[in-house]
Amino acid sequence: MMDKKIVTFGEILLRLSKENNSRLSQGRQFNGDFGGSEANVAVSLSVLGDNVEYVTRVPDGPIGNAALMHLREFGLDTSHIVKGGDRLGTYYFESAASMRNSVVVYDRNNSSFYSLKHGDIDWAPIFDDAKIFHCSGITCAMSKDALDTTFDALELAERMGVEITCDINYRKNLWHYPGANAKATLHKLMEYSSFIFGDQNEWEVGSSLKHIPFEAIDSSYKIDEDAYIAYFKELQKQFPRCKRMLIALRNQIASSHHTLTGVLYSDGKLYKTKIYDINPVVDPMGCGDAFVAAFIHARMKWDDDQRCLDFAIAASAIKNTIIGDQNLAIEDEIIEVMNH
Ligand SMILES: O=C(O)C(=O)C[C@H](O)[C@H](O)CO
Repeated sequence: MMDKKIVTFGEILLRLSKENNSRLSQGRQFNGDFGGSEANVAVSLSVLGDNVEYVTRVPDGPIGNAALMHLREFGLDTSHIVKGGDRLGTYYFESAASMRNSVVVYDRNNSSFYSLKHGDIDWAPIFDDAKIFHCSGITCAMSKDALDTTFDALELAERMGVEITCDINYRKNLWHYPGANAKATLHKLMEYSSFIFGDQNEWEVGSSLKHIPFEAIDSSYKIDEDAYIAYFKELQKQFPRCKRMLIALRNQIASSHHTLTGVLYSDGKLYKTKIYDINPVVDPMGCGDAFVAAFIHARMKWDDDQRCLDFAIAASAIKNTIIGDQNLAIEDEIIEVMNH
């Protein structure tokens, strides 16, 4: 029998980028990859061997079918994906080089997901055999209907005993619909969740507590454990139902030289792991999603928070070496890096 499934919900995006650090204005050919945070988490979980269903809305036509074929290639259950609307959400990505930062240009107005209507998705059959529902702040930022659809799902998941995990995933360039309130919404999303993931800045947006700087220039850096314990104790007051709070810590020393680690707070205990010194970073897009997926996967396998954090950060570190938004690292490969 299949293991109980993990469900993720969000907008799958077509990512268009140029090759070899070329600017968006250079060359004639675009590379097309698929991204979208929740799709990235779903693909990564499936690569790790989990039973995953991905829910979204795509156009009814060749481009929507291409997205579905991509998801199915990775073994995802796509049976409740809704078809309709005009176009697939897209983003343009220019990678960072030397002193030049990366560029993300969203082109997702009037996408099929953008025009999803509250009520389009019937969550009850989706959650029937589900164990975990994973969602993210990006979905709540898209439209009022996407927000309402997410909160319908959260309420039902809670009633049906499906565990909720979330990635705060604050994207300042979204949140355009009338009445959009990122801070209040993200806080509410976090209140539902038993695992909360985010980077330092996202935790600050969701909690209004100033983040602790992470300034590692190599692996020898020591994080201030007392400061994190005090920080997490304050967070726990705001999110009393949360069982595991995770902060991904990244310092960009140069565009292709990053240090990366993460901290976890669970049952009043702080866990830390090694600091990866990644040079060169090939493609950092989606390394947060790799972290989320690997931690969820690990928690279902091992009742050992330290091992789960070690595994999740190793997975996220490997993602930095893989082109595209999705982590294609398998479990054995991650374990090898984590034990190195
Ligand atoms: O930024 C977004 O909305 C995306 O979902 C695109 C990327 O895949 C995502 O940011 C990676 O985490």
